[in-house]
Amino acid sequence: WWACTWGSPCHTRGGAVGVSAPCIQRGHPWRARLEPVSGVGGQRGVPGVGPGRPPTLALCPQWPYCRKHCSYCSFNKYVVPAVDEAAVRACLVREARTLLRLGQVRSVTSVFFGGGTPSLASPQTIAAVLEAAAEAAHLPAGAEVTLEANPSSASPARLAGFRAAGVNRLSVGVQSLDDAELRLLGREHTADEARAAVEAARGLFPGRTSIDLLFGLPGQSREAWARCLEAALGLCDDHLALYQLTLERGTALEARVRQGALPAPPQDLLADMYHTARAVLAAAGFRQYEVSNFARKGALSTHNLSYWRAEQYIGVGPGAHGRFVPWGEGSCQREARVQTPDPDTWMKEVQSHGHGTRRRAALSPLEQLEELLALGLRTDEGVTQQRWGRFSPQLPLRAVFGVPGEAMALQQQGWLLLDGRGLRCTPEGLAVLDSLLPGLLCQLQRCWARTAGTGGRDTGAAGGRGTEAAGGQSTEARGGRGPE
Ligand SMILES: C[S@@+](CC[C@H](N)C(=O)[O-])C[C@H]1O[C@@H](n2cnc3c(N)ncnc32)[C@H](O)[C@@H]1O
Ligand code: SF4
Repeated sequence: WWACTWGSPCHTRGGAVGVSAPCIQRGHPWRARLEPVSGVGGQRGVPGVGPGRPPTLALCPQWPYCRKHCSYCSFNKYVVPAVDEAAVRACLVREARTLLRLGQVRSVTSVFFGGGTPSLASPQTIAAVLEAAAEAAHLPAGAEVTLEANPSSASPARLAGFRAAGVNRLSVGVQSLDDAELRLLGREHTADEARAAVEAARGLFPGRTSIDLLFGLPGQSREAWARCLEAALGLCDDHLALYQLTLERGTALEARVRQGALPAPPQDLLADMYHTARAVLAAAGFRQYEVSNFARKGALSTHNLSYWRAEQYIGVGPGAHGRFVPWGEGSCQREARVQTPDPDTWMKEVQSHGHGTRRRAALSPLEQLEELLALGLRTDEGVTQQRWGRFSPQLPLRAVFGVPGEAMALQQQGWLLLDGRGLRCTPEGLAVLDSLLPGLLCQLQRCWARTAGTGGRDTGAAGGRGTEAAGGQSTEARGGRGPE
């Protein structure tokens, strides 16, 4: 298996709610069992109790609208004739307040406006959400605030408006620098327009402009990808995200490939493209700090790192995903949450209840460790001893992976390292992470079952309470909407 290069957890996609199996191949956030939220106005304002530091977390507001459907995209996005922006803005603000209060959040560490196409929102809307975050919790002056921008809605004037609103980092969806490829992808912009958008972004957000590129397009040759990379290197700032195109069922591009109108990219070519990119970017001074993310001069995205480090985050807006402890309900257990995907329904729910949480599931300690492992191994730092210890104070990393089993075999084969820093992939292992994870997860589950079989005596972790990670035992969702 090839490592899925698409690992941005907050990116929500149509039909993704309630998937029961972990999405290993995509490297998406763990999709735990998500039970529908039943009833309305159930549990009311129980003051926050339980252990733990005052929560700091990341905020992920979603703008679900786009101007056009790209041929490859299965995100949760909507193309509508008109958007009632004032109403959407009011709902984003209200839901952000509700969920920040529910999480008893003291400080927002970073904000990432995703979508859809958030650069279609007005700077006024972006400012309103940031103000709500700053009022409901502290938003430090230096906190990373990123906005995803489509080159079609990234004029210098708009970008300046976003900067004035509080955005300090841009992620520009360039995708390709070849007009024929952009047409194949159904993009609205040309390569020249993408270049102009990146140049404008770099002028306004120097050192803090990232670009997204896709590779593995049907019919794309190794040489065409190498040309694209070279052009991108001449254009980019200090951060790039390279995503291998996933042919998503239900998209126009996937249909054309399935029907034989376009060729499916061969696996060995995809592998070759990925290795080429890694080598080219390394030579240009970029550090591959995650399967698909590259930075130089320390320009790593702290927001994205917070997903891969399994920190808490709140998703706001249609289809947004979150992982946080609803301390405000008296809980001390981390939950996976998904907001209602359809914007109109979501707005009605927010207007009636203060938030549009569609599904929620308490994550068991084992599920949290699985998530920590699958996400942490995507980064070059891996799962550190310290972080593992926070989630699993009584069952050390070495007790799980330092004993004969899959992890040891993978170390001997040169894919994995376990040392005083923690567990991480070698550069070779990072490229094939998806093939390593199933064995590692099995080893974790076996170890967990064994130690749980002792009644938690050896580990304490199976039944342990007291941290957000090891705070509960049930995977059942509780009914009832949280307090507004
Ligand atoms: C929400 S989109 C970006 C923002 C904006 N809507 C745009 O398209 O410019 C986030 C990123 O996901 C990536 N993406 C979307 N669909 C993908 C797919 N099927 N396979 C791989 N990457 C994908 C694209 O690179 C895109 O820039
Ligand atoms: S603009 Fe972005 S979110 Fe919208 S359809 Fe295209 S890739 Fe998807």
